[in-house]
Amino acid sequence: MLARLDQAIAAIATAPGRGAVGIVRVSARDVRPIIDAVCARDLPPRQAVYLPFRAADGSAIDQGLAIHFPAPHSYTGEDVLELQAHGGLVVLQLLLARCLEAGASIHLRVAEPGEFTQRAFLNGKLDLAQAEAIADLIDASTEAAARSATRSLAGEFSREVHALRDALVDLRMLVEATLDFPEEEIDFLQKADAQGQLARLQANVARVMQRAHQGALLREGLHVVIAGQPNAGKSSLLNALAGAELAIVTPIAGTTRDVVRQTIQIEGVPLHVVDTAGLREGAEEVEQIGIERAWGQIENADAVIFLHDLTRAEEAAYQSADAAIAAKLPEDVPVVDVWNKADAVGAGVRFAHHQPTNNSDHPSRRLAVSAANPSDAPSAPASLTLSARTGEGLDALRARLLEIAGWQAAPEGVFIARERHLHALRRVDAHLMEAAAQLARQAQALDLLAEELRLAQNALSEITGEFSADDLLGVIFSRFCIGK
Ligand SMILES: Nc1nc2c(c(=O)[nH]1)N(C=O)[C@@H](CNc1ccc(C(=O)N[C@@H](CCC(=O)O)C(=O)O)cc1)CN2
Ligand SMILES: Nc1nc2c(ncn2[C@@H]2O[C@H](COP(=O)(O)OP(=O)(O)OP(=O)(O)O)[C@@H](O)[C@H]2O)c(=O)[nH]1
Ligand SMILES: [K+]
Repeated sequence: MLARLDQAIAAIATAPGRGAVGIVRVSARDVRPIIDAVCARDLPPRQAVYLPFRAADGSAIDQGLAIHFPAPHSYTGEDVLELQAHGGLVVLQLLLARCLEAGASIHLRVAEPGEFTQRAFLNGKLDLAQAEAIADLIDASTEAAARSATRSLAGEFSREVHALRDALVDLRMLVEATLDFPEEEIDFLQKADAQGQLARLQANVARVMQRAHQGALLREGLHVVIAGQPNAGKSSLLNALAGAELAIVTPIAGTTRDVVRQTIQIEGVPLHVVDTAGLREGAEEVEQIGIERAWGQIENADAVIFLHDLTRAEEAAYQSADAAIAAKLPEDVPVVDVWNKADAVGAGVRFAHHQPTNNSDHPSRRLAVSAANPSDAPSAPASLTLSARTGEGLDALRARLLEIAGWQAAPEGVFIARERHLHALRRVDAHLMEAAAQLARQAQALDLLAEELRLAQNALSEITGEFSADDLLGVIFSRFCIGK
C-alpha cells in the first residue's frame, strides 16, 4: 500500500447524478501536466480561477472553476487539482476521462474508494480516528451523529487518546528507569506514587471509554425488534414511533408477514426498528415463513419490545401463548414488556396486569455497557403500558430504550467512535488491570509490569493508527465512498 503512494489518482468527488456543481479531483506528486492540458494557463496557488476546461482538440468541455493546491498544503498533502464543473454525470465523466488522458505521462489512474483520505492519513494530515470520522460524517444518520463526527474530525477524540498515551509514557519511563536500579525499586516507585499514577490513568481510560461508547451508539444505533402475538399492535407501534404509516395495520391477525424496518431517532440516537410477523402456532405456510424471519430478527436484536394486548390480558389462552413466546426469547437480549391498547381498557385494568418476562435485565450483547460503568446496568421497570393509537406512554418507552442502549448524553459533548475503538480501549483497560495487579504484589515482577504497560500503549496507538496493521488500514479505507 505504501508503495502506491507515488501513483497519481483522480476521481469524481461529488455524488453521482444530477447536481448544481460537480468536482473532479486529482492528487499526484505533480499535477502540472494536467493543469497545462486542461486549464491551458497557470493557476495561482489556492485560488479559484474561472476558465474553460479544454478537450484534446481545444474545444471546451465545460466552463468552471479550477483550483490548484500545491503540495503539501492540500487535503491529501500531495499536489491537488480541483476542477469544479457543472454537475451532471456526462460532463463529469468527460472531464475525468480528459484528466486521465492528459495525465497519461504521470500514469494517472482512477482512485479507489477512500484513497484520497488514505493519502491524507499516510501523509500525516489526519490520524486514523479522524479519517474514520470523515466516513462517519458522510454516513451520519442523525444530526447528533454528524455533530459528534465533526468533533472527532476536529481531533477531540484523538486528543483524549494522546493525553492517555502521554500519561502512559510517563509511567513507563518511571518503571523502565526503576528496572535499571533493582535494589531501590519499591522505594523509587512508592516515592513517585506509581500506584496513584496508574489509578488515575485507569480512571481516565474509563472516562474516555464511556464517551466513546456514547459515540459508537450514535454511529451504530440500536437494533430494536417489535415482537408479540398477532394483533398486539406491533405495526401500529412501529408507525407511532416513526410518526408515519409504514406498516399495514388491520384488525386481521396475521397481517404482517415480512419484516418491515424503519430507522427513527430518539435524542439523536438512531434506532433501527423492525416490525415482525405475529408469533403464533399453526400459521399457514406464508405466515410461517414470516414467523421464522421474526425469530431470526429477535436473535440478532439489541433489544426486543415484547408487545402484549392489554384487552386480552385476562384470557388464559392468551397468557399461555405469551408464556410460550417468553420461554423462547434469547437469554442475552434485553426484553421490554409492553402492554398496548391502554386506551381500550378502564383505569382499573391498566395497573393490575402481568408478570414481565423474566429476562429484562440482560445486558445488551452488541452494545454492552462498557466495563467503565458496570454499575450503570439498566434498572428495569417491570413493564410499560401504552397506547399506539393515542400515543400515550410512548415517551416512557423511548426513555426505556435509551436506557437499555446505555445512552447518557455526555456533558462535554459526544465524539463519534467505532466498535474498533471500543475494542482497543477495552484491551488498554485489561492491560492496565494486569499492571495494577503486578504493582500491588509484594514481590513485584517489574518486567511483567513494564510489558503490560507497553501492550496498553500499543492498543491505544491502534486507535489513532500510529500502530496499525496494513490490512486493517485497507479494510477501513475501502469502506469509504468513491472520490473521498
Ligand atoms: N472544494 C472542496 N471542498 C471540500 C473538500 C475538498 O477537497 N474540496 N474537502 C475534502 O474532503 C473538505 C475540506 N477538507 C480540506 C482539508 C484540508 C485542505 C487544505 O488545503 N489543507 C492545507 C491548508 C490548510 C490551511 O490553510 O489551514 C493543509 O493541510 O496544509 C483542504 C480541504 C470539505 N470541503
Ligand atoms: N384500541 C387500540 N387498538 C389498537 C392499538 N394498537 C393497535 N390497535 C388495533 O389492533 C389491530 C391490530 O393492529 P396491528 O398494528 O396491525 O397489529 P400487529 O401486531 O402488527 O398484527 P399482525 O400483523 O397480525 O402481527 C388493529 O385493528 C389496530 O387498529 C391501540 O393502541 N389501541
Ligand atoms: K400488522
